[in-house]
Amino acid sequence: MPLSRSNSCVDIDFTLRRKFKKTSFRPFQREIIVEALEGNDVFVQAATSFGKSLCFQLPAIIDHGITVVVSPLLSLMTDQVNALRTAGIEAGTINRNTPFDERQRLLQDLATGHPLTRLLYVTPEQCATETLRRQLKVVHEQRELARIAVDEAHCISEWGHDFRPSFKQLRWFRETMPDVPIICLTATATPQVRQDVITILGLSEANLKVFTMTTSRKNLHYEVRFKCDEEDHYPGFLMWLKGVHKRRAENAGRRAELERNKERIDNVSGIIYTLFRSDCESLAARLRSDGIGARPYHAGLHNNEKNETLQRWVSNDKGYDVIVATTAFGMGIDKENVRFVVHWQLPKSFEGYYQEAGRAGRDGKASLCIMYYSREDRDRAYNRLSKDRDTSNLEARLHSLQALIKYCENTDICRHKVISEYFGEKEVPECDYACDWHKNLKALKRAKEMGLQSEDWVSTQREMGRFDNGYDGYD
Ligand SMILES: Nc1ncnc2c1ncn2[C@@H]1O[C@H](COP(=O)(O)OP(=O)(O)OP(=O)(O)O)[C@@H](O)[C@H]1O
Repeated sequence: MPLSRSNSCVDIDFTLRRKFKKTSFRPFQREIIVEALEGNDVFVQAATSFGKSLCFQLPAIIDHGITVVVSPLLSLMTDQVNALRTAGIEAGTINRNTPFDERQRLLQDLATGHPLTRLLYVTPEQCATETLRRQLKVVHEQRELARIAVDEAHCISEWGHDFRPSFKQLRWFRETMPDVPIICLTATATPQVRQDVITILGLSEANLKVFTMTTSRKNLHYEVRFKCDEEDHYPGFLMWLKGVHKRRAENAGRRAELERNKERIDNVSGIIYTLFRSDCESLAARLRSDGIGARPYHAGLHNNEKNETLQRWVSNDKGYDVIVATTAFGMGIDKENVRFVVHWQLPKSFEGYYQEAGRAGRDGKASLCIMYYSREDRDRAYNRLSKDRDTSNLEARLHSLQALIKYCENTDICRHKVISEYFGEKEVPECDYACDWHKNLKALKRAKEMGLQSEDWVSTQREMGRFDNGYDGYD
């Protein structure tokens, strides 16, 4: 017998204001929440920073029972659980870092069959354990399992980036408890990935509501800057950043506004992504020696140092304006005033690029996404892929990398259009001079011609085996 949804008529606007302290819904949030409360399966694809979390958190508060949220991101789980608890909502997480006592407390809560916890965040790996499954069955038998929310749902598909085999086992929910509705959410799904997610999770065609919104982020200004191994692109970047500081200082109105808000002129918050830990350290040190408050962040640092860096960056502390990070940083980070995201080298995938660039401008204000691209980096990326011992979904990863390279080499269409086309959108997104193609096509073509090594030069270097050296420490 399906779970009773008698609470669904509760005023969702009231819950939004009372529990989440938000004044209104963003476009489509209400529609998604209503469909979830109706007991339908829901697939949500929406841009980075759209506000996807609210789409499962709010129904979890209104509905009777517990919502299990499956997420691959440990830091995001912790952040969301803390935020929910601060708002007075019973939430918890079971993952490999959960202290023993807390894990026992949560498992015992489940074992009652009538848990007090409203949102339980778990990793897909935990979901596959017998211990958790047994307790979830108990809850289900008591008709207290309200919903399963699968965040970052693209990880289910071998065609998605960040594919995680344990995500596939989430099918267990539909097979074991077919009456429990599932909502899955992602910012990055191509049509193929979307279909995979629906099939693998066993979402029911009849009750499935699909929301695919544009991936477009109008306030993000995309730009590719060309470089080659022969030249150091650091001075150009530093000049740009100092220029931003200078413009803020020289604009009397802006300066007064900053002073009024007790903000620093040089607090231009940003993230620079590098592929290697060693680059993280050296680039942050170089920036510091040039007066920029930059800090490294990568998986090799002590947890205490990472936590302090993150916390001081989020608080806009002096000396913590720019984070130089490997991809270990950023997913799920919700700092609103990130004014720029830079990719120091070509990232591994198109989706990864979009997600990382999406950390910028979450307050809706104009922000810059710079990608530094060289043909040497391109060849190194291919090289790494061909040597990767993990051969799972290789074809998909190659396809994604190729698309990213095409994006970088492209001087023919708007960057926003390239992104939306990649994700299978038909509509052309609005771009109000928010990419280098729209801003100055001639300059873009010239920069590419001047900035990149010719194909001939690169192929000679490749034959000499130059691209294989010195790239250990990949994070
Ligand atoms: N209706 C709303 N009104 C105001 N703020 C909102 C609303 N909905 C969500 N937000 C805020 O928007 C921010 C982004 O939300 P969230 O982290 O859920 O984004 P997301 O869609 O998961 O993005 P990403 O995929 O980039 O992680 C959060 O700070 C959240 O509090």
